[in-house]
Order: sequence, then C-alpha cells, then structure tokens
Amino acid sequence: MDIIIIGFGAIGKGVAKVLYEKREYLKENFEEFKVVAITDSSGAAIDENGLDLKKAIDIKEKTGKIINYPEKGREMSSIDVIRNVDADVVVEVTPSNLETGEPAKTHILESFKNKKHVVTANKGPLALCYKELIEEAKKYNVIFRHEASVGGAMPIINLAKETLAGNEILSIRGILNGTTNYILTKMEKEGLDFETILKEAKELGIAETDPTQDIEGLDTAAKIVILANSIMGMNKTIKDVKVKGISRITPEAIFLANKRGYTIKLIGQIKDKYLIVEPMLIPIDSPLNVKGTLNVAMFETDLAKEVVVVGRGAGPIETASAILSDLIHIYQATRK
Ligand SMILES: NC(=O)C1=CN([C@@H]2O[C@H](COP(=O)(O)OP(=O)(O)OC[C@H]3O[C@@H](n4cnc5c(N)ncnc54)[C@H](OP(=O)(O)O)[C@@H]3O)[C@@H](O)[C@H]2O)C=CC1
Ligand SMILES: N[C@@H](CC=O)C(=O)O
Ligand code: NA
Repeated sequence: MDIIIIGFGAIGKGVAKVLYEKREYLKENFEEFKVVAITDSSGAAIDENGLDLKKAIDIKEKTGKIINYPEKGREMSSIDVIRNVDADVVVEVTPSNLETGEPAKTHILESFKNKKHVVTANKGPLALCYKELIEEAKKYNVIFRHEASVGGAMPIINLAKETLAGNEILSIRGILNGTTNYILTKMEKEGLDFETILKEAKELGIAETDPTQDIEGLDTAAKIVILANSIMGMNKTIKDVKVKGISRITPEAIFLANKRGYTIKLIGQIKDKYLIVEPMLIPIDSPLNVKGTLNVAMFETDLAKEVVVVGRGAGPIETASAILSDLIHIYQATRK
C-alpha cells in the first residue's frame, strides 16, 4: 500500500518511525506499506519506490526541512503532491487549525477528489465541517478514518462505531487532553509551576503546535464535537461548546482539593445535547482520576450500559498507533 504523509512534525515523524519499525510485520501479515512522499512547510521528498524512512527522519531532525532529502527533495506544495503523486492513502498530520480548518481541510478534500483514502489526527476540519467531509468521502467512494483525532492511542471512535455498533451512546464524560492532564498531574505530584511543565510537554511532542488550544480547553472542545458528530449522530461545531480551560488552576488549588479527597481534572462532557469543557473536582478514587498523558472516557449506552476506556491520549508513537490501525483497516477493506 502506497502512503503520502502530509506534515512531518512530532506525529508525522512518529508515523514514519512506526512504519519503519513494523516493516517486517506489515510485509508478512499484509503487504509492504511504502511511503512514497512526505511533505512539510519547506516542500516535499518523493520516491515512487518508497522513501528511506530512517533517512527522512534523520534529515528532518538535523536540518528541519524534508526538502533536504538527498536527490528526492522537491519544491512542491502539499496540494500538488496530493494531486500528482500516485498513492492509495494520505495521512494528514499538519497542525489543527480550529478557526478555519486549513490547510488540512483542503488537503483532505483534494485527496478525496484524487481518489485517495485519508487517515488523519487533525481535529480542525473534523470539528468545523464533519458532515461535509463525510459526504465528500462518500461521493468519491473513499475511506475516511480519524481514530487518532480523539484520545490519541485510546480506542474511542472505532470502538464506539464498530465494537459497540448497534448501541446508542447516551452520554460521554472524560479526560480527552493529554497535555493538560500531564500538567495537572505534575502540579499535583511535584508542585511544579505551569510554564516549566508546559515546556516539557512541548519537548515530548504532546502539546499542540499552538499550546493555548490545550490549556484553554479548545482541544478538548474540538474532541467532544468530533465525538458528538461521529458517534452520537449530532451536528455540532466548536461554537456549540461551553469552554473553560486550566490556566487559572494552581498547585495550591490542587493541594487543597487533595486534602478534601478530590483532585482537579479538565473534563469534557456530552449530555442531553449539551457540550461542556471545564476543570472539575473529581473524587480521588474515581475511574476518571487517571494520571500523566492518560485519557479516559466513560460512555453510557442503551445496551452495553457503562463502558470505560483508558489509554495514552498524546505522544508521537502512541498517536501513530491509532493511525497505523486505521491504515491496516483501509488495507483490509480495499484488498478483499
Ligand atoms: N502531538 C500529539 O500528541 C497529537 C497530535 N494530534 C494532531 O496531529 C497533528 C500534528 O500534530 P504534531 O505533529 O504534534 O504538530 P507539529 O507542529 O509537531 O507538526 C506539524 C507539521 O505540519 C507541517 N505543516 C504545516 N503546514 C503544512 C503544509 N501546508 N503542508 C505540509 N506540512 C505542513 C509542519 O511543517 P514544518 O515542520 O516545516 O514546520 C510540521 O512538520 C495536529 O493536527 C494535532 O492536533 C493528534 C493526536 C495527538
Ligand atoms: N495536544 C493534544 C494531542 C492529542 O490530541 C493532547 O495533549 O491531548
Ligand atoms: Na483514539
């Protein structure tokens, strides 16, 4: 299966690393998963025989630009790569733009038009125009998967749509942002200040390109919109969410909460058609009290009743896990 990676930051490189490390497993169980093009803001590296992924990561880490890939670097935009390079699937992992959805929205729609399946971790277009994307994918008869867009490696979208198929999801409540959970956990355990922990989160590749999206609750808001639309049949946008972030939470506030048997978590919830994101007092022994980059989601359903999932919500390799599972799904669905 031939793959184009659009965006070569923390997640793009994570996907390349995982495809490299799993190359024998993929070849033995499915077929060769070949990356024929990679783009970033400098341009592209293209090789129809498959790029050397180790070399691509190395060049990007040393020079900051994929265009420096020896002999295969090109001054070509992502749109031109999507239009002109033959491939089965486009992996879209540019920054999440929660105002316009661009450039990801155009990348995704252009991929559909060019009969390429799409896997994305990008929340922007999904939170702003979910219905349009689904209709366009249908129109061009291509597969559109986005497990990594909510909860990173934590199975949630495909779990609800496939494993819990037939259930009505009545409500969802959980922690859907790894960066803020990492910050709150470090404040609680080590009493560290906000800025020091945020710097660490950026270095770990878990924060958004613009980390205010994490801190101010907008990333969680985008994720609950994606869940409302993709697994609860709603038609919401980010403007429908009441949002409050964690920028005013201090180590002292968490300390006081702890003394009373509580902790503070940034909770996203969908209940009775209302979408809310806010820091909440959570009992220490609650299943919602997960630590570090872990995410958690509690579903209430009509048949299965309560279902709780926990998993790593952010991080390059963790997120690449969800992207890989979507790629394998596409391989299986198209090679029958
Ligand atoms: N980090 C995480 O844990 C998770 C992230 N996500 C989502 O995954 C996506 C990627 O995140 P992350 O890798 O952390 O972000 P980064 O900021 O690390 O990387 C973004 C990449 O996109 C590239 N880019 C920007 N504009 C374009 C363009 N027009 N064409 C091609 N490439 C472009 C950047 O280029 P350059 O390198 O030249 O600047 C960079 O390589 C985001 O949408 C994010 O919300 C989802 C789940 C988890
Ligand atoms: N910045 C996000 C990344 C995953 O979506 C987070 O911290 O959860
Ligand atoms: Na997920």
